[in-house]
Amino acid sequence: MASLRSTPSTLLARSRPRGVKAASLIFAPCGRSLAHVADHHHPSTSADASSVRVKPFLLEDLVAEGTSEEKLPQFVLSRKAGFLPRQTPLEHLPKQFETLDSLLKRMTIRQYDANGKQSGDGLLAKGEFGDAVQRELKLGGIEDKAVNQAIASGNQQLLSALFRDYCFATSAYLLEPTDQSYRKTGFYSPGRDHLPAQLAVPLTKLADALGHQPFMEYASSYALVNYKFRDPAYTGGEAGRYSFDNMDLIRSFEDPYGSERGFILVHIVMVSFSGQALSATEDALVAAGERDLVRFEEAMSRLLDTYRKINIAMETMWARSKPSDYLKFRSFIFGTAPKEGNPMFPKGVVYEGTGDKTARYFRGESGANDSLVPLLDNLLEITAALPANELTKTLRDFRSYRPKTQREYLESLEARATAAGVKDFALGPAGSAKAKALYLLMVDQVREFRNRHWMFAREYIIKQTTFEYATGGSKMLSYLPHNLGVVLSFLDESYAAFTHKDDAELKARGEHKLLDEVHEAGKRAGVQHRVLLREVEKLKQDAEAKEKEGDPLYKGRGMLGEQRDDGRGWVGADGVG
Ligand code: HEM
Repeated sequence: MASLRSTPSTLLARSRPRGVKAASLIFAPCGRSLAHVADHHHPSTSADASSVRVKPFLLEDLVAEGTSEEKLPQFVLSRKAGFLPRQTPLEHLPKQFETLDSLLKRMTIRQYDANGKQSGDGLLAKGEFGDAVQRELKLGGIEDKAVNQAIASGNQQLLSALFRDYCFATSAYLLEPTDQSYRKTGFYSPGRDHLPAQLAVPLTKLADALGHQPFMEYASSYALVNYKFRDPAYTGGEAGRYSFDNMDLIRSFEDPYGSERGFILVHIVMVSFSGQALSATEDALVAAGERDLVRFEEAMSRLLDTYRKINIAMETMWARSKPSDYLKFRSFIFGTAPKEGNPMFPKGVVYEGTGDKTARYFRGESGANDSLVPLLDNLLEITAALPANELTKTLRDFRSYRPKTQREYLESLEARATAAGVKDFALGPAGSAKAKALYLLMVDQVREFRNRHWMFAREYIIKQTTFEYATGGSKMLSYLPHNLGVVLSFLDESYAAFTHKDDAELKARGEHKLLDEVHEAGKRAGVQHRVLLREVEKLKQDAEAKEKEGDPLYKGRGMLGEQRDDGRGWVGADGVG
């Protein structure tokens, strides 16, 4: 059916005129959605003047329009692969890159032999990676020509693999001293503030070719292009070939078979459901725009099933990646931002050989650059409820550290959900009790995600370190509970729209389970919000008390450049030294 097709081809480009209902803007005067109009190649002038036709987002639509898949970026969105790359990440680089490949293999702290037995210490364990890069990689070497050739060829799979690998080498190079001092003393020291040309030049070229920042990112380097399948044809389990036990890492800093593997691969398992999530999102959006309750309910049910699988996969993190191991690989995923106040890179980093002599600052790798939660924030119009403050500015800034395709999609989704009035449709008089229930349960999925995530932050980070910046550069003690708090209030308010009449309607439709779930979710929101506020207040009081007592561990970045009483000049404090 045409109206159920994904419909990213229309997007509000200008702000809504005063007094015009949002929903009317995605409808053509004839009452059909603009997407529908676009499907039939009506000239866009027949549509509402406030709307414009923009390029489609999903691979399936692009191919249907005649675009060659080969030239599309790896991160083109699709109903099949969602936010994962369209091709399996390339494991083996061409022969010209054998020096780079060898360095990356030898750098990993725990080395394994061909039989999977631990075989010794890697370059990063001994603090020898930086020297090895200087010795073995040269600007003007065989790799440079090969990078230029790869860019000229436009081979997206190869370019993505090269970008991943130069990012790994860059972060290992810059953060090796930080990690070394952490291992020896429990305190971080500043990283290297110059990136040598043999890394800086190819990395910058590749970043420009792919539209990325020239620094390690969540999607384009550390996580979403860093897996390989044991059996590419495996179909078992909910996640098929993306099942945890069917995957391995391509690159790692610390341990390819330990907690680092668990940390990365749990993200992949979760994101492997994003094709289903995108598909249901697009369908729900069209249905809301067309005020089609039956289709809206159907799409929202699918979305709910999908996010339940995602949250179940997230829960496996505890067993797959131990909280006590997290800091063993975390040093390498920090960023060089923020410009003011990051004690690891007080002077930023100069990328030698690129012609730019100014210091550069980039956020580090963080799940905050994942798109699963922003997808729901935008579809459910939670984003519109975020207060305008520094923390939400951070949240928006995180969105710029993802592939361009995901950035553009999320922006368009936010605009289209507002235009379609998804929240009003689900909760207002035009909706049904079931639509309301499903909408509430979707908000509850966002709550579940952010609540579990807050528990991760407590156990993997707050209990292990006092260093105040997270890898993405946010001050997580404020940032994470703030966002969870917004969702809890949002859920609380949405629950207030659920009336006795809705109870009766759901009962009449035989939806007893759904009804129970709605009430559980609604009641839990209020309780959890009160608990969170108390908990955050206590954490802040503890931190303030420690600062007053002059506990050096709580000073964190305040120790920058200072010599400690024991003669150590370290900048961070991770409680093990
Ligand atoms: C051990 C597990 C994890 C830890 C310790 C952790 C830690 C963090 C931290 C500290 C932040 C704050 C932002 C920053 O980096 O500056 C963050 C943000 C975020 N992380 Fe994670 N993370 C974990 C797992 C995950 C997983 C599995 C996902 C799923 C894809 C994820 C998605 C996110 C998102 C979406 C945000 C932004 C938060 C928001 O919008 O409220 N994280 N994470």
